[in-house]
Amino acid sequence: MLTVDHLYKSFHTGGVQYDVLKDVTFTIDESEFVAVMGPSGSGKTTLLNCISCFIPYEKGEIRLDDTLLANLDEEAMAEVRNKKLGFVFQDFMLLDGLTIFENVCVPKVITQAPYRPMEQKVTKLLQLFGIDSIANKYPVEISGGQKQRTAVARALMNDPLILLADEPTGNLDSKSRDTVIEAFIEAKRTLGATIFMVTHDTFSASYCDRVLVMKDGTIFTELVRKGTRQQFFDELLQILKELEGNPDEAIHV
Ligand SMILES: Nc1ncnc2c1ncn2[C@@H]1O[C@H](COP(=O)(O)OP(=O)(O)OP(=O)(O)O)[C@@H](O)[C@H]1O
Repeated sequence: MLTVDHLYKSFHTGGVQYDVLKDVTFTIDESEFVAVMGPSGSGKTTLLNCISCFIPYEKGEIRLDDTLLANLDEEAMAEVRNKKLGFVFQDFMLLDGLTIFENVCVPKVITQAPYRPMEQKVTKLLQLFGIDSIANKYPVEISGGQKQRTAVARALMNDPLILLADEPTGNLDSKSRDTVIEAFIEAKRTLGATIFMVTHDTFSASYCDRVLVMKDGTIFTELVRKGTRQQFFDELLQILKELEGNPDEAIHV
């Protein structure tokens, strides 16, 4: 599904080169829910931005099914972003002037899809995530958790190959966070969605199938969930504690 192979990325600031991703290699299978964790500055967002085609990289390959995500012209890149990738951001990125229903329609409207199937699809997604009752409300009238579930529904409108989420629970209280994680789990279970999530939140990550832990631009280790969620949570806490030295910075329960 997603293959990242020997990826290198550096930034140049004031004539100095900073190597931010150093030989990052991993794969994600279809219908896997995978998180990336690690200390601040370890390269998580840079990695996500490379996969999202938002920034170029020097060396390595990123492949989504059969598509090599490099050297794409603008049109091909827009096509990949709109049809093969779904995005969920920390700050929701909903359009304030549109209703919840209309916001979820946006990716399909861009492709000039016919109205009737689009309406059916939005209705199905809103029901799946328990937000059908707020379909006619505007973003300003709903909670953070409802906003983020709207964003998840919007990201799934074009049946993307993978859903990329950057700190999706970062701006939410614990109750709202739980509803968003439930939405991801429901998307995986019901729609077979593949989800790749950058997070600082150990609790959210403990619901994943697998967690990649980054350190200094490399994949430091990879943890697979084998036992209960609580056991996985404890395991993640332990590794982050070892990695960061200060667990309080890494843990947001
Ligand atoms: N556009 C840029 N120009 C220069 N340096 C950058 C740029 N973007 C990121 N960096 C640097 O790359 C490193 C990795 O940043 P990145 O945002 O990927 O880390 P992160 O693990 O996501 O951190 P956080 O958890 O704080 O969001 C940091 O040292 C950062 O300062």
